Parts: sequence; structure tokens; C-alpha cells
Amino acid sequence: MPRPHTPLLDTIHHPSDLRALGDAQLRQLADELRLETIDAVSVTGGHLGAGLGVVELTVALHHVFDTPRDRLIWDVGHQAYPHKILTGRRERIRTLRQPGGLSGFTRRSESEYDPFGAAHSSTSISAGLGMAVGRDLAGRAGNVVAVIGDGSMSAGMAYEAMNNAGALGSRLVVILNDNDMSIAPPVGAMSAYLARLVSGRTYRSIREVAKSLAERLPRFFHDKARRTEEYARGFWTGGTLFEELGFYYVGPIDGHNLDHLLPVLRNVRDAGNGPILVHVVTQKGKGYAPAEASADKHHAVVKFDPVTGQQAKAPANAPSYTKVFANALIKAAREDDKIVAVTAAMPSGTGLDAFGQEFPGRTFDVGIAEQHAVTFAAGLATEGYKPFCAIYSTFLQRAYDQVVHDVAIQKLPVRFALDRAGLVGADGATHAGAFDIAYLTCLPDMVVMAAADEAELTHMVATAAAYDDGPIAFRYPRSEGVGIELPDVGIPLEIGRGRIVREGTRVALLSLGTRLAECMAAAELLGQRGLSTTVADARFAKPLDEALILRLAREHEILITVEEGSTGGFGAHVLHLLARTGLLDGGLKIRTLTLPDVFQEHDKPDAMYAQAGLDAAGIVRTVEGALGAPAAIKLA
Ligand SMILES: Cc1ncc(C[n+]2csc(CCOP(=O)(O)OP(=O)(O)O)c2C)c(N)n1
Ligand SMILES: CC(=O)[C@@H](O)[C@H](O)COP(=O)(O)O
Ligand SMILES: [Mg+2]
Repeated sequence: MPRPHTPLLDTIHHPSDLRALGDAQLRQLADELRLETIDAVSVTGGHLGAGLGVVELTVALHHVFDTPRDRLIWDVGHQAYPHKILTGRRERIRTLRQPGGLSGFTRRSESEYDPFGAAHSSTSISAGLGMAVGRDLAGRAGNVVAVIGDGSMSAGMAYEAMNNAGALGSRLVVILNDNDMSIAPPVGAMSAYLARLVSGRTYRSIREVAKSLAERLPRFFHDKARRTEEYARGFWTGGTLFEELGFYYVGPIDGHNLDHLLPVLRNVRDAGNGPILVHVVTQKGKGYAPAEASADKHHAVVKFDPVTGQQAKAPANAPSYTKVFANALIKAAREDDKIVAVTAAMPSGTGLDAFGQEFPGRTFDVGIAEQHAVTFAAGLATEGYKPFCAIYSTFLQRAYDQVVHDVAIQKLPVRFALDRAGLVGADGATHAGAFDIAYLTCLPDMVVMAAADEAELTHMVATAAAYDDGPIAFRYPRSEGVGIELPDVGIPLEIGRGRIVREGTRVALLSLGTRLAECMAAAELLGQRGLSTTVADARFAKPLDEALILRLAREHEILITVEEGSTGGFGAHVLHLLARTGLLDGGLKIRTLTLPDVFQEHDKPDAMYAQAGLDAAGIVRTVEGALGAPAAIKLA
């Protein structure tokens, strides 16, 4: 497929090149940038719709502001591909999210044009305010611009930051990129409020607007734009929520119209003190028909044909864990009307969209608001409901105090369905579900399970539904299952009881989670080398199956724990148990296999697990190491 024709873009290597262009050339540049973005993502897959929606905004921001001296912060960072193309990374843009390639998000180590790394949402205003205050303290000049989406505006952090910004009064520009979409259609009163602002029903008269803007932004009324009624009607100020918080509100303006964007941004750049919020209206997926037409506006895509938009989706061999979870929960909810489900803006990612179709009144999408989701679920639990809080492992990190303070201390039976546990691949370290075993198992009374396969997941959903004594969590990865036959209904597991999957005598592999298949493969390899190997599935990281673990420790020469989580998790608890019971004092050789103590670079999950030594070969190597040398195996 030939590359798109981009003669003007080809002359732009850094934003300084585009600042040398006249306004009239920027339209062409934006068109070429959009073509290049589509073409690059067609090769790599990744986040497409959000970037397409900010092409004009990206061009305008780099044209008007003096980046990187002026700080430009993209919230989440999934919309920053056009920004990467304009900021010296075009040569590598077709390595996006590939092993060794560019990150799919902004990243400080990647470019001086990325002053703040992201991937989790709603951090940009806080970070921007910190930079603005740092600039003021240092007596420096320069602008700080934070671009945040309407979906990301639902998170508490955004309001905490605006509250603080309004009080501090530092010069900070917030661009609210309102495309009326999160990953799914946006939810909540704030989204409805923004829609009202945009609808124009609350526009003030042009006279009022003129007076208000002229007082604060004297250069606002700019050349020909001032004369067009359409342009003038697009500006509204005064009395918005943002103004109540101490921001100067400008907008809404058409984020695809450079004749609107450029004069407004110039005036904002040159305005006086204090925080300013520019409300920019854009369309997610803009300018690419398949994206505009799709329900999620091509939020994230796999590789595709740029002409037809056809995505290269490989056929699945087995249902995904997400789907298995959703189906099991739906079945359980048919029998138990107390079961309700909570998602924080991830209905499709967690499978709760399917649950919501059958139980719309029992499904709650609270927006990007993980902290609220957890405490909201806690509240539901106090009323006798059985909330399943389905949150990606990585995003639950944000709600840790809510898990501790609102759920665990009160022993409320909130069920945490932790999707994307373990490594996730192309989204990289920011999205890896690495820490939940460690951060949940240290909490008193928390039950923590990890599914070894999709049948086990079905049983864990049933276990969580039946368990009413306190909080319970179960984790499962971002992948398809192993293809095992699924039970019709899940059978509740005995709390804190694991299982032996293969009996042996010399080596014991104690697996937690879906590494069980690799443990089985390792056991085969070890068996071929004369090492009789037991494989056990712990099922529970908390409470531990102490009897099982002590038996494995007593009856084997080597015990290896294997988990898809960070240090400080399951293996650490096993070590505590063995130390407490004196079993470390004898001749037992024990090794704990965990994710390494580094933030692993994005890659294919299998490659990342292999790097971590969590594949069959790595497990065998560990056994060999414990025995002293490969020769020891041959002698055995
Ligand atoms: C804390 C957190 N929760 C959930 C997500 C998953 N997520 C990524 S982008 C996104 C939607 C963001 O919507 P918006 O800010 O409006 O950006 P748009 O994609 O519409 O440009 C969500 C929910 C996340 N990145 N961070
Ligand atoms: C940007 C973001 O946070 C999400 O879009 C994330 O990339 C989704 O990941 P999944 O594809 O695993 O749902
Ligand atoms: Mg949006």
C-alpha cells in the first residue's frame, strides 16, 4: 500500500517548522497529518479515533504555542499520535506500540515535547498546575496547556485540580476537548451539562459576550472572525461551572475550524493571569468514514486496510476471559436479583455492556471514577446488594484507599472483578495489572482469587456471588481462554482451598493464575529430564491453602511459586508461611517467580512473560538453577 501523499507534512520535522507556515497552509497540513495518522495506525493498530479528533487542535496548538518551552500535556495520551508525528517522531510512527517502538501514550523519556507521561486519565490539570506553579516560583515565562477530554472530566482528580487552580490563580490553559464520547458514550450529569453548553440553549447575547471577553481578553475580537455571527454565537462566557471554580471560560468553539481555533488560542496565549478553560468541540474519528460511522468511533483498532477500514481481527480460538466473566455473571444474576454490576467507563472492556443489555437497571456506569465506583459499591453492599465492581487491575490502583477504608475495614462484601490482570502487551507498563495481588493480599479479611482458566473463572464468579462475609476479589487476564469446556453454572469454591493438578515427587510447582498451563508444560519438560513434578493450582492468594503448601514443602525437594504479579504478592505470603512454620530452616529449596521489579516495556505478552522467566522454559531454568546445574538434572 503506497504511503499517503504529504508534501507539506514532509517539510515539518519539528513544531518550529510549522510555526513558520502561514495560517492558510495549516489546513493542508492538518489534512496531511490526518492521512498520515490513519496510515500509521493501519500498520500498527492502536488508538485512532481520539487522535483523528484532535488533528486541527494539535496543529493549532503547536503553531500558536512555543513548544516544548511552553508545556503541552495530553490527558491519557491516547490522542497524541498526531502530536508525535509533528514532534520529531514521524520516522518512528509506524513502530507505535510495537516491540522496541514508540509508546502508545505520552512519555517523558521519549521526547522533550512530552513534558508529562500519561495513560491513566484525568491527571493533566494537576500536572499542568504543578508546572505552572513551578514556573512562577522560578520566575520563568511560558505557558502551560493541558488538553483533557470530556470523558476524562468525569474523574474526581480533574475537579480537585480545578478547585486548587481557581484558588492559586496561576496562569494555566485547560483545553476541554469535548467530543461527546468516552470509550463508550459518556455518562453522567457533567456530560449532560457540557451538551447543554454546546447546544447553545444557554448562549448569552452577543453583547454580553463581547463585554465579558473584552474586559478580560482585550485582543479577543480579532479581524474577520469578530464579524461573523456564527463565530460570535460560538462564544459564551459567564456563570458556567468552570467560572464558579475560578476559571475563565471560553467557548464552545469548533475544534476542526482553524479560523476559529487560531485566533482564540492566540488570544488565550496573550491573555493576562489566572486559569482559562477553552471549551473545544470536536468529533471523535473525524475525517475517516469508518471511524465516524463506528459505535466507538474507532477508539482502539487492530491493523486495518486504510481504504476499506476492514480490521484484521484474528478469529478467536476460545472466548475471552472478559466474555466468560460477563456470561457467568449474567447467569448468576438471573438467579439472584441482589447482584448488581458497576463499571468505571469501561462497559465493553469489562463485558458489562452485555450484562447491561439484560439488566439495565442493575448496571451502573459511573464514568471514569474508580474511587467513586468502589465506595458506591460499598454503599450498595450496606443495603444488602451484591455489587460486582468490574475494574481493570491497573485502574483499581487509583481507588486503593476506598478499597481499604470504605470496603475492607468495614468488611463489606464488595466483589472485585479484576480484568487485565498480569501483562497486557501493547499498552505497556501503565496498563499492566502487576500489583493487585500485592496490594490486596496485604489487607486483613480480603479474599483474593486468581483464575487458572476460564472454567475456574466461572467457579470464581459463583464463589464471589455466594460469599457474603467480606470483600472478595478475583483476577483474570486480557486474553482468550485456554479453550477448556465451560461448566453450565459455576460451583462455589471452598474459600482458601487449592488443588493438585498433577502429582509428582521431587519438584513442586505452585501456580496462581493462568501460568498454570506453563507450569504443566514445564512439568512435562522436567519429567522428560527425569524430574518427577507436582503441579498445584493455589486458586487463592488469600487466604492461603496452608495445608496444601505445607504438604508440598514437606514432600518435595524444590518448591517454586509462579504468579503473574509483582514481588510482594503470593510468593511472599508463601515464604512468610514457610518461615513461620520453620520449613525454611531445613533443606527445602524454594524459589518465587514473579514479574520482575522493573516497569517492563510494551511487547507481546508472551515475550514479556518470557523476559520475566514466567514461561515453561523460565520455570525449567529456575528448577535447574535450584538444583545447582543442568548436570544435576541428568543425574537425577
Ligand atoms: C483512570 C482511567 N480509567 C479508565 C481509563 C480507560 N480510558 C482510556 S481513554 C478513556 C476515554 C476517555 O475519554 P475522553 O477523555 O473523552 O477522551 P476521548 O477518547 O473521547 O478523546 C477511558 C475510559 C483510563 N485510561 N484511565
Ligand atoms: C487508553 C486506555 O486506557 C484504554 O483505551 C485501553 O487502551 C484499553 O485497553 P483494552 O484494549 O485492554 O480495553
Ligand atoms: Mg471524549
